[in-house]
Amino acid sequence: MNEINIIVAGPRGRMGREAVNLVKETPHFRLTAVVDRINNGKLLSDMEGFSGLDVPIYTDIHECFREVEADVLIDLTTPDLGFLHTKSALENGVRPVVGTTGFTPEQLEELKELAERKSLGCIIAPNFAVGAVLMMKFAQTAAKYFEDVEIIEMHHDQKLDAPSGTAVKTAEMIGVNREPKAQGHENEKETISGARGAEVDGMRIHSVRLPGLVAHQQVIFGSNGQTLTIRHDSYNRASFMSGVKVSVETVLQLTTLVYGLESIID
Ligand SMILES: NC(=O)C1=CN([C@@H]2O[C@H](COP(=O)(O)OP(=O)(O)OC[C@H]3O[C@@H](n4cnc5c(N)ncnc54)[C@H](O)[C@@H]3O)[C@@H](O)[C@H]2O)C=CC1
Ligand SMILES: O=C(O)C1=N[C@H](C(=O)O)C[C@H](O)C1
Repeated sequence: MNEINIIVAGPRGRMGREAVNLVKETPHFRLTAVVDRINNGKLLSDMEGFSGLDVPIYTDIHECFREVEADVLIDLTTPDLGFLHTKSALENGVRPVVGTTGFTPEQLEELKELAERKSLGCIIAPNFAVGAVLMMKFAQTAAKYFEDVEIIEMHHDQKLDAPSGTAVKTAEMIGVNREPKAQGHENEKETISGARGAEVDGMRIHSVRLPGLVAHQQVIFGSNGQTLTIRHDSYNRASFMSGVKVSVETVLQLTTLVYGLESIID
């Protein structure tokens, strides 16, 4: 297999550290640089926990793309930055694999248009864990049989976006097989604002944030006399890495933007 040159943005984050490790441990992956918010001009190996990784750190992604050869950018940063990084990668002929969540539909559309204009692959995956992708697919199928559904996503308390990217994507996939429907009692009233969660086409999304959690979601369907619960748990960030690896390998074959891994792991 040909060597794939990779830049990782957000290398010191919870996911970024795992991604750097994945690149290091994969024989045909080569880390060529990292993009961080501090330590411009230093080497990654100068940072604690990255010994042997003598690649440059850039705080300016444009400069990084000008100076460093790369096939793929892996972005695991924050919603605002992730969008700018993805755009910049496409403009510089580098294929993005993006795990960062919290993009708006308009941002996704803009990136899709840009990827198509440049004929470049781009993968934006709200969740790289294979079990989570299956949970979303199963929920989409279940929605053919149940019209009432609520999503409860549970994450660590350092998460910036709510609802999670996975919950938003799950609602979107359920929406393929479910007509919009107001759920609950027609006279329902919240006595404390937010009690019924966020609303997408009448279905509800509840976001739990607690220390101790990693990434968890249950999708609960209900109908007369029965419920169906589909649940996925990530207990560590390594659970996402096989999806990152497949995405890096696949994005090189694509000429458009793919949002979600469900079509890739089919
Ligand atoms: N798609 C998936 O399977 C998963 C996606 N995520 C998403 O990945 C993103 C990162 O999550 P975590 O690693 O938990 O967050 P984190 O807060 O641990 O890491 C974010 C990193 O971004 C870095 N950053 C901030 N400003 C920067 C800048 N100017 N340039 C470069 N880097 C900068 C921070 O220094 C930090 O290292 C989030 O959007 C999260 O929702 C998280 C887990 C799985
Ligand atoms: O921030 C996280 O941790 C996670 N973010 C992604 C999301 O928003 O769905 C994926 C996973 O749930 C972990």
